[in-house]
Amino acid sequence: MPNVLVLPGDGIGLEITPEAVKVLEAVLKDHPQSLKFEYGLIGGAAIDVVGKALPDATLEAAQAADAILLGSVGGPKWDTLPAPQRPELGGLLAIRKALGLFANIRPVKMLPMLVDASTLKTEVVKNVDLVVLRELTGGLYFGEKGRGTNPRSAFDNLIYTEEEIQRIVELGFQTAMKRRKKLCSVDKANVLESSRFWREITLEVAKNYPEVELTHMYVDNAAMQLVRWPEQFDVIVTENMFGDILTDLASMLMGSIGMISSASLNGSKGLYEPAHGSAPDIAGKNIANPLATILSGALMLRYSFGLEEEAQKIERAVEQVLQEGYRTADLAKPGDKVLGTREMGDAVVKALK
Ligand SMILES: NC(=O)c1ccc[n+]([C@@H]2O[C@H](COP(=O)([O-])OP(=O)(O)OC[C@H]3O[C@@H](n4cnc5c(N)ncnc54)[C@H](O)[C@@H]3O)[C@@H](O)[C@H]2O)c1
Ligand SMILES: CC(C)[C@H](C(=O)O)[C@@H](O)C(=O)O
Ligand SMILES: [Mg+2]
Repeated sequence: MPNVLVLPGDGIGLEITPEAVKVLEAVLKDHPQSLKFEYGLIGGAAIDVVGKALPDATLEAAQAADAILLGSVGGPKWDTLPAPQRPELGGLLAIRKALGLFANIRPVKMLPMLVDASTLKTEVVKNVDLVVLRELTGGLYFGEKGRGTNPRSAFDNLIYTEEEIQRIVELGFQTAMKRRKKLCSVDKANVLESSRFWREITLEVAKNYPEVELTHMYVDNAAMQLVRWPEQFDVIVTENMFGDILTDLASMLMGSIGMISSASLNGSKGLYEPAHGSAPDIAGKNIANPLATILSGALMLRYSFGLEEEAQKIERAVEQVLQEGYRTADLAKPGDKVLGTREMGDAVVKALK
C-alpha cells in the first residue's frame, strides 16, 4: 500500500492537514487503492522537539514515502533564530532541495460561485483559468547569502544554471500543449543577467514547441496584468521568487489565499501543500480555510497516484459545498453560512457521497 508522509508543521498547518487527510480517506473508502498515512515533524514543531527544522528521520521518511502532504511552517516563536536554522530555510526549503522538487505547480482557476468573493470586478475574474509553474529549487533562495565584508551590508546571490531553466521551461511548454497552448515566461530581463539567460534558454526550448505561443513579460508588468486582465494568461513559467510573489497575488483572483493549492514535483515524487503560510494571526481558532490543502490532496491523487477520477471527485465536492453557500471566514460575505476549519472539512466529506 502506498504511503503518504503527512507533515503538519506549524500554526494553521496543524488544523488544515487533518482536514485534507480526512477527505483523502473518505474519497478512497471502498476504493481498491488505499493510502497509508504516516506522520513526521518539520519546521518549528521539529525545532522544539529535536532541535532541527528538518530532522534526519523526517527526510528519510520523505525519501521513502510515495507522496508528502505538508501544512505550513514558521511563526514568531522561531523568527529570531539565524536564517539557516529557521523553519523556512532549514525546514521547507531544505526538504524541497533535498528531494529535488524543482517544479511547483500552482493552479489559479475561478470557481463561478466565488466570483463575488473576489475583490476584483466580476468581468475581470470570471474566466480566470491559469497555472503558474514556479521554479522551486534554484535562484535567489538557494544562492550564497551572508553579510558583506562590511558587516553592515548583506547579499543573496541569484544564480540559474542552464539545466535548471531548461527543465522547468520544458514543463511549461508541455503544460501549455495540454491546455490553450499559450506560455508566458516572466522575468526581469531588462535588469537581471540571470533573467537574460532565462530568456535565452527559453527561446532555445521554444524551438521544439512551434505550436505554443510564447510571450515574455517583465515581472512588474506581470503583476499589473494579473490584476488588469488575468484571462490573458494560460501558463506562466517563472523563477523561484517571482513565482512566490505572483502566486500570492493571483490567489486573490480566486477570492482568498486559502484557495491556492500546489504540487511540487521532481518527475517521480510529489510534495503537496497550500501556497499560504502558517497564519499565526488565526492559528488555533478553527477558522482557517482548509480548501487549499484539501485541493492539494486532489493534486496528490492526480499527479502521484494517477487517480484522476478521485481527484475530480474532491474538486467537485469542494465546488458543491461552496455552491451550497458555505464559506470559511476568509471568503464570507454577509448572509453566507460560515463554517470553521473542521466543519468545512466535514462538509467536503459529506459532499463526496
Ligand atoms: N509554505 C509555507 O509553509 C509558508 C508559506 C508562506 C509563509 N510561511 C510562513 O508563515 C508565517 C506567516 O507568514 P505570512 O503571515 O506572511 O503569510 P500567511 O500566508 O501565513 O498569512 C498571510 C495572511 O493570510 C491569512 N491566511 C493564510 N492562510 C489562510 C487560510 N488558509 N485561511 C484563512 N486565512 C489565511 C493569514 O491569516 C494572514 O492574514 C511566516 O513564518 C512565513 O515564513 C510559510
Ligand atoms: C515560507 C517560504 C519560504 C515559502 C516560499 O517562499 O517558497 C512560501 O512563501 C511559499 O510560497 O511556499
Ligand atoms: Mg509564498
